[in-house]
Amino acid sequence: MLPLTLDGAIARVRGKTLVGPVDLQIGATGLTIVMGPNGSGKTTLLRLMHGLQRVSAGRVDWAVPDGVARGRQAYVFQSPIMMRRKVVDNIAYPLALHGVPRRQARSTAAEWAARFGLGDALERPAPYLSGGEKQKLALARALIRQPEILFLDEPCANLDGRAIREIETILQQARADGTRIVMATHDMGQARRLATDVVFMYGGKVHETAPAPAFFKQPATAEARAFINGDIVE
Ligand SMILES: Nc1ncnc2c1ncn2[C@@H]1O[C@H](COP(=O)(O)OP(=O)(O)OP(=O)(O)O)[C@@H](O)[C@H]1O
Repeated sequence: MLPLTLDGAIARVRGKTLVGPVDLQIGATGLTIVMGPNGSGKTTLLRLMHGLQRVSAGRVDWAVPDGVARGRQAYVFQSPIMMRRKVVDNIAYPLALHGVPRRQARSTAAEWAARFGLGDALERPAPYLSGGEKQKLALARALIRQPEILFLDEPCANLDGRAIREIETILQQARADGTRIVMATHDMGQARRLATDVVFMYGGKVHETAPAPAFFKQPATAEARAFINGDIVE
């Protein structure tokens, strides 16, 4: 289904342009980190790519028909949405939705939970999990159908170091298993650890794109340089 191609893509809400026009291609492999100051449009860009935000002008095209692409991608929100049910049922939900019989869905969900360190929490009500556990649940639920591409919006915001490390390990493993990852993060250290390439957003536009080593070593724009240095970028 890749590359994903954005061609003059604009997201407008009530006449106000939030993002765009954006020309961008997400190639078949790698882990793309979307960075940029608050309000620069990272979330809106991810939502545009995943189809949660309507394209007001221009195009967002997969290499396969939209209907096919829709079933092969997943999205993890900053604050994951939990159903008021057991952990195992939350993780099994995408399988149940696609017609997998309940017993089989629950047994596959239990395997994924164990892999993500939630093996002891299967029968607990999901809303009572810690922040890190909730995010791992969200990742298991997103990955259980082995999507070709996974979008994540600040999945480690407000988590402690241990949870961040666990989640980064899960993401590296997903990538090794063939899932393309596109993720927004504020965490510069995390971006350096994970990114193969960077999309730097500024003022609702893609201001700079580069392979990660080049971006961190020698950003092309003053805004990206300031951002990397930890200066305030307005
Ligand atoms: N539904 C909406 N209606 C109006 N304005 C919106 C809407 N969603 C986002 N915005 C505005 O669009 C701009 C881009 O927001 P977006 O959330 O995409 O940025 P961001 O880079 O993800 O920010 P943050 O890092 O703070 O999450 C912001 O100015 C925001 O206030």
